[in-house]
Amino acid sequence: MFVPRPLLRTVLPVAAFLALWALAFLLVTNSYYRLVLTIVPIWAVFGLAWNLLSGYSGLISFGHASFFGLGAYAVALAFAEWHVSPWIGIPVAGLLGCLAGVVIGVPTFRLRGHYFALAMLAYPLALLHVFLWLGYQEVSLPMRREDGPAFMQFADARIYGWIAVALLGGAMALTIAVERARFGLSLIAIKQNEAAAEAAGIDTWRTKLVAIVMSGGLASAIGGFYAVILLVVTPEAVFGMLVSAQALTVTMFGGIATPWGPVIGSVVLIPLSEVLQAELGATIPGIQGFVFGAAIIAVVLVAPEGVFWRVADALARRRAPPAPEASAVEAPTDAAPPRTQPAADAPVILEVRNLSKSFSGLRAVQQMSFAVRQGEILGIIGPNGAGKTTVFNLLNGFLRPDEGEILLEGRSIVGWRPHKVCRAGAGRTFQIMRPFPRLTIADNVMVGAFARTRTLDEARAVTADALRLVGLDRDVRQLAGGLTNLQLRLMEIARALAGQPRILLLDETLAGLGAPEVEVLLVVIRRLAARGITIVIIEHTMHAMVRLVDRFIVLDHGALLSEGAPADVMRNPAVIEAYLGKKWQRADA
Ligand SMILES: Nc1ncnc2c1ncn2[C@@H]1O[C@H](COP(=O)(O)OP(=O)(O)OP(=O)(O)O)[C@@H](O)[C@H]1O
Repeated sequence: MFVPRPLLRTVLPVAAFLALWALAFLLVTNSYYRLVLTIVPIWAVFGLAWNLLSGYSGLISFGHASFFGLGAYAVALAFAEWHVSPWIGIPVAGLLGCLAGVVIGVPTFRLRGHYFALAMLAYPLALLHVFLWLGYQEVSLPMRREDGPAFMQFADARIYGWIAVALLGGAMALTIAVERARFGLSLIAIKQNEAAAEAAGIDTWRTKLVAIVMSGGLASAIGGFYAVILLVVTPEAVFGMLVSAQALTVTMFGGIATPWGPVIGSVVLIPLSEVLQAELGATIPGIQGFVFGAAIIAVVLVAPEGVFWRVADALARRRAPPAPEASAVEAPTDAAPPRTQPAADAPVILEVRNLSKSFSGLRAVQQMSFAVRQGEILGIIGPNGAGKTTVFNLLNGFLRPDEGEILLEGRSIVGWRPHKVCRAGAGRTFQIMRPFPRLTIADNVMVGAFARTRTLDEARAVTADALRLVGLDRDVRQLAGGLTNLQLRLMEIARALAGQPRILLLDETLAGLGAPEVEVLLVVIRRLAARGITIVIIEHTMHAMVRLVDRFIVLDHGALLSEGAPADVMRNPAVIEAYLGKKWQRADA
């Protein structure tokens, strides 16, 4: 279960590393090497800023130089034009970076994958030309000899190094705090499967916005400090391609989605590229770009997730006992508690009126109306392409209907985003399973628990209950990537359950399972119904469905063909013709 490592075990190595780095300034006397020692933490902080957005949420940014450059220019211009000390300028630059996060994030989050990455690339390129056009080809920070320390100017160069180390400590602490909070787990869930995260109740848009705001703020603040070190700011030095590449490379080399990644990457790559630049820069121009290019190729080939994870995985393999073999059927097969069919006058929990949805001329759902009563198990059946999954996508907010009403407990939910529908009490599973493969079973389920819980402890309790209910409470630490089909189906149900739904939409939950596994799932579904959860299930496995559901609705070509008790629907000639086929009629006779 999402139990962060003990705080002391996380913080002690960080504190030890920072102390050693700070100590190095006492031992190194060469001013050039001192400068390199100062620059390493600066790029590490910039990498940590990139990591907060791209490492944890998976939204790869090729344009973090926009934040860095804005911070650098904010500090330099405030100092040069209005005599504002960097002590004030750097926090203000941080705030400016947060604002830039909103301005950049709001339009750019409409794009996904490569399109997002490329759109991010456009911002620093545009800003570079804006600053050139404004005439800020070169902004120098004035020297203040009389009151230097008040303006972050020190005769003792080691002080810059110690400030850089302090900033690195702050950035690592921020990253650790994010990792240990539900916010961090939400970001990782988004990275692994954004649709599943949204359906599990996470407001993915808001979560990503908070991430880019934090990331932008940190990148701008460290850009501001970089200006203090450089003393001269030029557009190419702070908005250039190499700057964005640097954040990305140090993190990808060191390890994404860990506070140590950007630190490892900077400690290895920055001194290497600086020394090569100093020694060979005159004969081989652009040697720094070569070092970063080579680092990226090495990472892709040897350790796609970075050095940290390569070492961590190797150590974990050594230490961990062999993983238990996943058995075919390990969930409970004991009988579900008896349940009585809901009364005919039980309150309606979900009502659909005249629902329609077309995809460029194809009428996937047409004028559909039906209601589900509290405590009912409703089966939705129909031939392939009849519109069953589209109905679910309309119900949980993945699609917006062209016309019609959807009422959940009397409230219209048309136009609501999936996380809101989930929080309102409608959980869902998917036809194609959408686990978060690098999370454990427990963490997969815990993500669902965030929808309606306030504290981590509460979320843990709800998660444990959901896992018990589906019978997965023994396997909680297994990674979802290596589960059997049955375990995956159960885990998906548990994740939906952790959102404490009053109605659960199950999309082909029995698909691809053998007869014994189907029996396990039937027990689990009946158990949920006995708990008072209303179930709507899409399924083709008719022999199981007739034993499970109270009522069927049958869809054909996007329209409602028939509706009623299983025995009646099975005998309906129109249903036999459109879906069941003559074979079923003979078997039934
Ligand atoms: N996003 C989409 N864009 C275009 N067409 C779509 C989209 N989603 C579904 N369709 C089409 O709408 C129709 C209904 O699809 P849907 O997936 O709802 O059927 P289904 O009854 O769930 O089928 P199955 O039993 O095979 O899962 C199909 O013809 C499908 O190709």
